[in-house]
Parts: sequence; C-alpha cells; structure tokens
Amino acid sequence: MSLLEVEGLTKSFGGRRVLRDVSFALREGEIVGLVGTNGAGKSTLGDIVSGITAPDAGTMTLLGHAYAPLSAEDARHLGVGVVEQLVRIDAELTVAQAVFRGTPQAGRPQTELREQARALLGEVDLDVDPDTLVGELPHFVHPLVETARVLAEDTRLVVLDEVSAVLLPSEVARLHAVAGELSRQGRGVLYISHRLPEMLEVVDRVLVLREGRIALDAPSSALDSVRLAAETVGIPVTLPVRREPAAPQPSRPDQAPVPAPARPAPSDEVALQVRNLRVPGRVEGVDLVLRRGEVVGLTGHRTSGVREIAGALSGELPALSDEAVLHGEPRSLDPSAADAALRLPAYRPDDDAYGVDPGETIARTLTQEAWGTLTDLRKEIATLRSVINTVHKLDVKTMSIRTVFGALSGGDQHKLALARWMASARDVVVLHEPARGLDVRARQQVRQLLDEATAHGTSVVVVSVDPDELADFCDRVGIVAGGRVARWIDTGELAVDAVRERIVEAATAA
Ligand SMILES: Nc1ncnc2c1ncn2[C@@H]1O[C@H](COP(=O)(O)OP(=O)(O)OP(=O)(O)O)[C@@H](O)[C@H]1O
Repeated sequence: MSLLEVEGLTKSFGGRRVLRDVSFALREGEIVGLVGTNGAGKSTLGDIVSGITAPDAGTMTLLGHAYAPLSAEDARHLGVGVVEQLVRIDAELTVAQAVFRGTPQAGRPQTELREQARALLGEVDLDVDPDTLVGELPHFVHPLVETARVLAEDTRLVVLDEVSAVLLPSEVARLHAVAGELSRQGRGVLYISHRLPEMLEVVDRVLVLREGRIALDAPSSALDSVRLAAETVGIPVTLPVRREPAAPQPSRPDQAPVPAPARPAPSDEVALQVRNLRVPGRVEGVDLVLRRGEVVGLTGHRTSGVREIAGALSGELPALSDEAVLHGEPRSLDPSAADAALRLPAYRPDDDAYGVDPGETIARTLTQEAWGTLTDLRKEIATLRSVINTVHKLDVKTMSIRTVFGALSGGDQHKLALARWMASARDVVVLHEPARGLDVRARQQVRQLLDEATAHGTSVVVVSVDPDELADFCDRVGIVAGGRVARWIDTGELAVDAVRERIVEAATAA
C-alpha cells in the first residue's frame, strides 16, 4: 500500500519556480533516494513532506488520508519525521531530553528517560551517555541524536536530509542499518544525499529531481553511480530493465559528467615538513611532508587523532614536534610562539554560516567591500563582473547577485563560501570537507578551484570523512589510527573507484 502519495506539488520562492508539478508515491517499507544538483529543490520537497514548508499547490495523502501538515510538529503528530544535517539541538538539554523532546514523554524525570534513551541511542549505535549535555557533543552527532528521536516516536515516514554528508563510512553503515530496520518495520524513508555510491547501497528506488520535476524514477538495481550522476546533471542515459550481474555495462564516456583531468604533478620543493608531531594523549609521532602544489588527504575515525593533527597544524591545539619547517623557515607548533607559530589557515564548512552574514547579498559576500565607498566606476564594474563570473562559473542557482546569501541552497552557499576563502588562500592551507553537500558537478568545480590554487603553488591538507572526495582531490591519503598515520595511499596511478575502495577498506580496518 502507498504510504505517501504526492500529486502535483508546486513551490516558488520569489520569482524562482523550484518545484513544478512533482508527483510520486512511496510504499510502506520502502527506502527511496532523492537526488539532484545543488539548488534542485530536494530540501524544499523534503521540507514540504515534513511540514516545514507549505506547497503553493498540490496534494499529499498519508496511508490513504489527506495529509497537509501545518508545521513540522503537526507532521510529527501525523507520523512524518525529519532529520536534517544542520540540525542544532538546544545545548542546555541532556541527550535523553533531546531524544524525547516534543514527544509525550518530554518533561518526565531524567531517571525515567535515561534507560529508554540509552536503548534508542543503541539502535543508532551511538555510544553517548544520556546524561551528557548536548552542548558537549560534536555537531556531527546531532543528526544521530535526532535519528534516535525519530525512533522514539511512532513515525511512519522519515525524511533523512543529507544526514550522511558528515558521516564516516562506518557511521553511514550504521545509518543504513537504521534505515533498513525502519523499512523492515514497514516504515518509509525518503533519503536525500549527494553521496551516490553509498546511497545506492541502501535505497530501493531513486527519484531524480531536475528543473523542478521528477526526471527519473527508477529502481536502484537498474542504476550505478556513474549513470545516476549523469541523470542528476541532465545528460540522458537509457536504463536497462535490470542490471546484468555478470557483465556490468561499461559507462560510455559521453554519458558521464566529464572527469576532471589529472592535476599536474606537484613540484619536488618541500613546502611544509613536520617531524614527530605530538598532541599529548591524542597524536603520537606523525611525520608529514607536503610538497609545493600537493594535495594531501587525512581521514580516520573520530577518535583516531585526525582532527587533532589538523588542529595542531592550524594552531588550534597546542602541540609539539621535533621539527617544523615552512618553506625553509623553522616554525613552532606552539600557537603562542608569536611570529614563529605555524598556524596554517583552515577552512571549515560547518563553521556557523561559513563566517558569512546570511543576510548579506551574494555580491557583498564575494567582494567583501562596502558598496558606496567605491568611487572608481571602472573598478566597480570589474568587481561586479568578477562576482557575476564566479556565480556563473560555480553554477549558483540564483536570479540575482543581490539575493541574500542565506536564501541560497546549502550546496550553493558552501561553494561560494569556499570560493571566497580560496581566493585569498596562499601557501599551505587546511581544508575540512571541501565537497561536503556538493553535487557531482559542484565537486568538479571545487576540484578546479583546488587545481587553480595548486597550480599557483598552494599546498593543501584535506581533512575529510568522504572517501570519494579524498580519492578525487588528493595526491596522497593518510589513514590515521591510534594517533598515527597508519597507512599512506598514493592515488596517482589508480582509478578513482579503486582509490575509494582502498580508503574505505583501510579506514574500516584501522
Ligand atoms: N526560504 C527560501 N527563500 C528563498 N529561496 C529559497 C528558500 N528556500 C530555498 N530556496 C531556493 O530554492 C532552491 C532550492 O533549494 P533547496 O535547498 O531545496 O535545494 P537542494 O536541492 O536541497 O540543494 P542542496 O543540494 O544544495 O542542499 C534554491 O535555489 C534556493 O535558493
């Protein structure tokens, strides 16, 4: 039986029509993937289904009854829950209170909630004490707490909006186990993601949203990630009725988004050398050599020490080393060492609003100049041209450069913030999750930003949970475990898929 039926949904923001006549059905026990480019309208559709946004037109039914939620709370009462990647739970609550907030049990004493919360956290495989304050948890844990909350309610349908974007492969596997369990219980899942290979492992069916419409509705068994990427960006492919298990069809190069060409090899000149890097209790004896123009990736479990290595390089954590040399100049890993401190600039997409005022226009965000102070018309025209070029080059979906930054889709915000940051990136920099939440084409655009920077001699340390991002962007990838780099994977001679597999294998074993 259909759990959810959506008929003719339409939604516009300002003059931009985001959804046009969207119709689909989701059956009980079905896990349906929703993909599309940045700004395609996936979150908008997820928000309508989960009551956060009202459609302009169209109807929905839930288990055969008319369904038109007035708010997210209303939707939850009617049986539809949502987990958003950027959910921020009140820092003052305990984890147990967070799990039960908005449910009939909310307000019960902590002693009563604790054991039930522990069981639910166990279901999402989250080893967190229910008495911990939410403010003490890293942000990536919030969506998992939120998933436990969905389990606490009698939710018939769960919308997972890019929850996997910030998760390690092992954590994604847990999320998939939860989705599988929901499906076995006859509940439905609408799974929004840009991480296509992983998504295809769990969903039964995939909807591709393109130009506001459902451009493809196909069983996952008929797709692979290359075909799905092509469908996402709108290059038509003919789908076989089912996948041939013995002989997978080779993808024709003209069907796939064009892969970025190989980056020129980094120079032999050493940009940064650190010997025996230590962060007491977390990192032990890491040696790092970064050549000029090289992109080196680091990944590992949450407790592996990978974040601490990055924190030591960017001067956020006090650290020790036997030697640290930046372009031949001795440096100190002690952040308080005045002029000699290493303190590499670091970009983090999960910094609140990327350090950008969400109410500021795209134009001002990119120019970082107060308008009205420019007196030279030619300079003003050149500045605006460069803003328009960036918006075009990065394919940002907006009708005007005067649109406020906060109204852009998550992926478009991230692309612009990264472009702004990279414009002033020099020398050696640390990038955390540079492709987080980006569609297949946007990833190539970020790769291009990196290529341009490295061609000018910038060297980059990429810290990431995403094996595809690491395989695609980096010359070498270090798998961190137990406070050390357990293994280096050279990406140069291997196809991206093979590198991805090695990273997943090594990171899972470490
Ligand atoms: N509240 C809003 N006000 C104005 N425009 C909005 C609003 N919410 C969404 N939009 C616009 O609607 C379009 C679709 O946004 P949406 O967030 O649904 O895209 P998405 O497919 O989820 O993208 P991403 O993959 O980048 O998260 C974007 O162009 C965005 O700018």
